[in-house]
Amino acid sequence: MTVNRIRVVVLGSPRSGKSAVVVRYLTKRYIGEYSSTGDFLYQHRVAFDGAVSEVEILDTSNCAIRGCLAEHVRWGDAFAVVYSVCERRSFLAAAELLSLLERTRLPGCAAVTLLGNKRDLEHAREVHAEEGQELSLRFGCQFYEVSAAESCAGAALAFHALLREARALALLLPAPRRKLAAYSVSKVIGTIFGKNSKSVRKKRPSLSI
Ligand SMILES: Nc1nc2c(ncn2[C@@H]2O[C@H](COP(=O)(O)OP(=O)(O)OP(=O)(O)O)[C@@H](O)[C@H]2O)c(=O)[nH]1
Repeated sequence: MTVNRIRVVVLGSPRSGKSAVVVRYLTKRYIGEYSSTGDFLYQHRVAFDGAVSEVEILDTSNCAIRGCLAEHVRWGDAFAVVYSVCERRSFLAAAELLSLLERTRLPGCAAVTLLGNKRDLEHAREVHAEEGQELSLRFGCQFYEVSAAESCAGAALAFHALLREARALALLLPAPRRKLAAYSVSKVIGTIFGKNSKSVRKKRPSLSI
């Protein structure tokens, strides 16, 4: 069975729910508060369409401020750009990120999804679903509204679709990946769940779509 590797970078404004969405997808759990101290790299193995992919998901934190955005963009094969439907500023930031991806990656060479998170907070909504849809059409990317707090279905659907597109692109465009000379991210999934969560830290999540 073929095994390939897909690198996913999760970008978005602080507090938009990047970690919550990623953790929901990987563990089906929602724990409410997540560490914001740095980037987290998760690894898991996923089987779909008769092949297995080694997926690395980089949950970024404050990368615009830390100046590592360009590195992240070079590193990834696929991108999830997250905003909060309750915060227009995060939507505008998502539009900027999509524009950056378009400028720095060859069009059509990376799988991209736009995620409007916190859809459970309808009373506080500042961004309509139609606006997310329009933005995604403008940049030719996928779009989902999700709620990491409410269910795992949206996050799972969105990530599965992103991985499918990334795998399809890898088959179509087997261009050599540009490696980063000195790229370091910490594999610290354990710190999110605390010292007793060895099952998450030691066992790499694996699922079949
Ligand atoms: N109501 C609601 N709250 C959410 C949802 N997703 C995340 N949150 C909350 O929003 C806050 C920020 O979530 P994080 O996942 O830490 O956001 P982040 O984008 O990773 O934040 P940084 O690491 O600071 O960039 C936390 O208090 C979460 O509990 C959601 O879908 N609904």
